[in-house]
Amino acid sequence: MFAAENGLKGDPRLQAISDAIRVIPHFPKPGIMFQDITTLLLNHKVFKDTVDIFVDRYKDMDISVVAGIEARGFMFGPSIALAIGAKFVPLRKPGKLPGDVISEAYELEYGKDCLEMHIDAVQRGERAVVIDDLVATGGTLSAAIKLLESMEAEVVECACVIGLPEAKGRQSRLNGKPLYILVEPREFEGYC
Ligand SMILES: O=P(O)(O)OC[C@H]1O[C@H](OP(=O)(O)OP(=O)(O)O)[C@H](O)[C@@H]1O
Ligand SMILES: Nc1ncnc2[nH]cnc12
Repeated sequence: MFAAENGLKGDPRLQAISDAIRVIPHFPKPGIMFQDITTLLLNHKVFKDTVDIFVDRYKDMDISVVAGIEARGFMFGPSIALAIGAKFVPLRKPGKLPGDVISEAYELEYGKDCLEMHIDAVQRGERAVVIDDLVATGGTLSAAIKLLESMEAEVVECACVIGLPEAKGRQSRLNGKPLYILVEPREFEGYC
């Protein structure tokens, strides 16, 4: 892996983050290079460095909402929210949230999926960042942006640990929202 364009060129934490991500070939199906962040979570220093990079970026940006995408965005989002003094809003797969929800369907390479958010989780005008472990096509982040914007929250940025670089066109799917990523694998194939 190598560092993405994130203003952190030469920062040794990025190499350590790259090194801590295990790549498992042919999961969940043949030909896919699965980027496994669970190994990063096992290393306290690297896990903390990852969270700290996001915290340093967002702590003075008047962010009141950190929205995390199920499931792997839940592994980073709450720590970031606590550190910057924001609330954490889970964006979940369908049928998991018990209150009144809004839903946003999105396209995967083969089929569709959907994200849901509680309608009372964010208020009009709140400033939000969306957190996930990885962006491939950008379809998941795009659905997250639409959910927040439909409640009139302002999405300041989307942030992921990993960006799959071959996913051309993902920026256009994000409706002009900035995307902040820490590392990009040299070789990959997304499966969404
Ligand atoms: O940019 P995209 O093409 O939309 O793909 C990225 C999404 O795919 C993965 O989640 P997945 O849907 O596999 O769900 P999981 O976290 O529950 O495993 C990943 O954690 C992102 O949420
Ligand atoms: N290659 C990949 N590794 C992990 N998660 C993914 N989501 C989409 N593509 C992925």
